[in-house]
Amino acid sequence: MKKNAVPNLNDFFSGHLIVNKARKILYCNNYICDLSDQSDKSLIDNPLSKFVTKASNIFIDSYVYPLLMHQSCAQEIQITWIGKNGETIPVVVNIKLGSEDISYWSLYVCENRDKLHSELLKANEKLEKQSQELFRLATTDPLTGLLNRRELQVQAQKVTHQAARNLSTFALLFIDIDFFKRVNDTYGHPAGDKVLICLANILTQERRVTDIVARMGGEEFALLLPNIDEENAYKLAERLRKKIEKQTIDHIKITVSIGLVVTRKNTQTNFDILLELADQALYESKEWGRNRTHVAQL
Ligand SMILES: Nc1nc2c(ncn2[C@@H]2O[C@H](COP(=O)(O)OP(=O)(O)OP(=O)(O)O)[C@@H](O)[C@H]2O)c(=O)[nH]1
Repeated sequence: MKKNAVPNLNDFFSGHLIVNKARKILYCNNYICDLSDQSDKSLIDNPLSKFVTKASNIFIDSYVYPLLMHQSCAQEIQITWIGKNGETIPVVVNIKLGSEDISYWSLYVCENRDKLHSELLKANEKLEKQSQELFRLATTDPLTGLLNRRELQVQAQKVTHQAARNLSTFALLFIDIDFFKRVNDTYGHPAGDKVLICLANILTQERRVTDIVARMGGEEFALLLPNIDEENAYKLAERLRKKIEKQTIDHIKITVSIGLVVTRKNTQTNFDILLELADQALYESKEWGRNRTHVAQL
């Protein structure tokens, strides 16, 4: 460009506007004319409000102008321009306030940026859903929807730390259906599955919100009960056992054997040891005739 040559704003690949104090357009370049599909004569002397949407006008009144008055400029503001046949076009504007409240606007269409933005948001939502689904698959049992053995161990770490902090005790119950093989053999595997699902529902309904229910595998379930002593844990185990005994699931009656272990105050016990003790107590219940609760001694 020659020295002292005056740049032509029509050569710019962005829109330029000059707006007066009354918010009328004093000048606009070709980019703005093309965007509005109007000649500069139809734009000049007209209020800016005619060329942006109602929502953008509210935004300009309530946010953009107060900002301009406060700091003499407004940057990277998105508003919606009204284009050909009333189509709405998202644009980003940068505005500078000059003397006598004349403002200088430069703007560009950000449709592609908007599209990219919404595509990124969609991709992000999809990834979040996928990761939630992966987490669900990794932590729950597909048949009953209960937590699986691995997740019970993760939750047990939290319960153990809480108990140590609050100087409280917690209980672990192992619940195993008696002679479940017979159920499968007599009524078929799908009926057996239904029994497992119903038992999972009973355990979920009966628990307190802080209690954790898990399926350990096969016909074995576990309940982790924070903040409970041996007497109350035993009462709860027996209440559950009797409730299950009374239920009929599609003409099928079942009983369960329960192994119970309760931690001691001020003594932190490794969760693997509790699992072993609950398992041994369950074995004792089976040995002593099933349909009973046996408490392990820690
Ligand atoms: N329907 C169904 N059956 C299962 C599932 N997982 C394990 N089983 C069955 O559970 C039964 C467990 O049998 P056993 O370990 O012999 O125990 P039991 O018959 O309950 O006898 P005790 O526990 O000694 O009272 C087997 O027949 C397994 O096939 C499952 O997801 N669905």
